[in-house]
Amino acid sequence: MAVALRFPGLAREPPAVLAICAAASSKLGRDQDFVCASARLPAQCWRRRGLVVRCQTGAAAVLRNEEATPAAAALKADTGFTVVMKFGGSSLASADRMKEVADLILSFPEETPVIVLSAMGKTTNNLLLAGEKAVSCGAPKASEIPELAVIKDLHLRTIDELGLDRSVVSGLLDELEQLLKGVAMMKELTHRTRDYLVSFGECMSTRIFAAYLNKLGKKARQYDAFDIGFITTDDFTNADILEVTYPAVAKRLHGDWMDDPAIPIVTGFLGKGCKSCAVTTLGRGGSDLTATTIGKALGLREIQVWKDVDGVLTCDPNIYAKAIPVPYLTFDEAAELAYFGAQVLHPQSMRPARDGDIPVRVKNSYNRHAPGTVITKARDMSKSILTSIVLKSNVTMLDIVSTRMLGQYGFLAKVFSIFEDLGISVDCVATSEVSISLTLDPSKLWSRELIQQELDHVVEELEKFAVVHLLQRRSIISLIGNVQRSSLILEKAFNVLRRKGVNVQMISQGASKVNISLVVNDSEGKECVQALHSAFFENGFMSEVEGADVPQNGASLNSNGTIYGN
Ligand SMILES: Nc1ncnc2c1ncn2[C@@H]1O[C@H](COP(=O)(O)OP(=O)(O)O)[C@@H](O)[C@H]1O
Ligand SMILES: N[C@@H](CC(=O)OP(=O)(O)O)C(=O)O
Repeated sequence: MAVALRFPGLAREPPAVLAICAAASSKLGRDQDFVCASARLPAQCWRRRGLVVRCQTGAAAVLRNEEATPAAAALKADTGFTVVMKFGGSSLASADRMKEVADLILSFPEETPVIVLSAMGKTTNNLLLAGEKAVSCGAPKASEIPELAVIKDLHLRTIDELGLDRSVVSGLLDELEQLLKGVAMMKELTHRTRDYLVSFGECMSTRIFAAYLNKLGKKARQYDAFDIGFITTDDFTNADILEVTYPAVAKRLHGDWMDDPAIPIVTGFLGKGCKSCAVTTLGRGGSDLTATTIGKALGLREIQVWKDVDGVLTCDPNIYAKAIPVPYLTFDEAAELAYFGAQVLHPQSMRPARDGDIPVRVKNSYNRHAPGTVITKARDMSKSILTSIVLKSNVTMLDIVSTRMLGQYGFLAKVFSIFEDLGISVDCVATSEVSISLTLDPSKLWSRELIQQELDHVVEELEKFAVVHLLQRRSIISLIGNVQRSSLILEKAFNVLRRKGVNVQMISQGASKVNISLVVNDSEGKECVQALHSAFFENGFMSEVEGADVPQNGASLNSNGTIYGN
């Protein structure tokens, strides 16, 4: 028999229906058929998401099943996660910070949140360093690696200061030490082992935090993402989340909530390889992606990422302290900004939020009342000129000139097929018929340094039909803004750069509509960003230009209490 679930209003958004069906499926039995009153998705869509759903868009047959309505109402009341709140390492650096974050979460009693946490402070870096040292230190010395001591000390001190039992992490700390001994014995650290190694950071922070919330009387349940359906590719250190993750995570979180409500505390950054079944990681900063994935899976109202800055800023505050918060961004702008090097967001994290059309709010856990940045699908761009300036350093650039005559077809195709064969991605491109300049992604999104050997191989292949100049230590300055006003942006930018005597070596304005990229020497990058920031954001330029939107200019505090803005 099919049970009809009727969710007036709620079922309008497919993710919400998906989440509720997942919940219903775990409550009423996995083989149950469901008929969704107002679902818009065709039946095969539902099946692809792993649910047994018989979908009817005509409501009549469905709504007549009175039996189901009370069950549906109960489910609706029961499955009300509203937001996902992600806290990064900088928000969780100590016991005091954990207390502050718990207080912050409890200050929103109207919300039923899912919490995503990164590792405490610099734990991921320390785990990586410990792993590298283990490779060469010899098994007997593995227990004495200084970074292991730092990790042990931080976590045990935090446990003590929060008044918790050391058993919450002592097993994991022992396991970690054994793992390092294993690495020392094997004298090698594969990408797979590296991922397993760094997973200890998130596994420990979430256990500590869940235990602390429970101690405060707020029922919480810890989850390892790799155990609740975060299924990824097997690209260790930089894995991609697969579609099956969404229904699996929704089903598990909703199912548990209905059996025994408790705030989920989920490890960020981690997943499970689809073939290997081993722990994978989503690339540095990957907890942002965990948060947006959960937001989409559960069809939540909002995704919040809590950092140590007042939102996305007009440039990296480490490059220029006068950076100011950007109040609104589109998913496209945020994705471009992250991809071109702004560390504040993981490059892939906007994808699930954009697919699910769920707003992302970037907030400061050290300054919780600051409005932060709201990222949505669209915003009024009519008054927008420049939003943010991003610097990506240590970029490799290639100038490739065909040795054949003008009119030779297939030149570009040949060039790009070489990059495809070698698995190297290209960032920016500028072309003419017989020449092409391009920049190479130095790290294939964080993980793999493009090593000299690979570069030599690229050049060797290209030299079969072109003259190639390899130009290293370049920087890409990305001007994120309204490309509809590109002439204005470029006029101003080139004015600034000309006055500084900087020669732009390449310019690329793609179809993205939000980004103009300029390539300069690494040695000039920082100064250029500072000068551009002054010109665009500090001298009244935006308000001078008719109708331009002026970003928030109030002074704000970052985590160290430093004032940026004026
Ligand atoms: N455009 C930018 N806006 C805000 N922060 C930026 C920007 N570019 C770089 N950052 C850096 O990103 C940091 C926050 O990102 P991250 O360290 O990943 O936070 P978390 O660990 O809390 O997730 C900030 O402290 C800042 O130094
Ligand atoms: N701990 C991981 C994942 C992460 O997202 O961290 P953070 O949120 O602190 O950037 C890292 O350092 O990469």
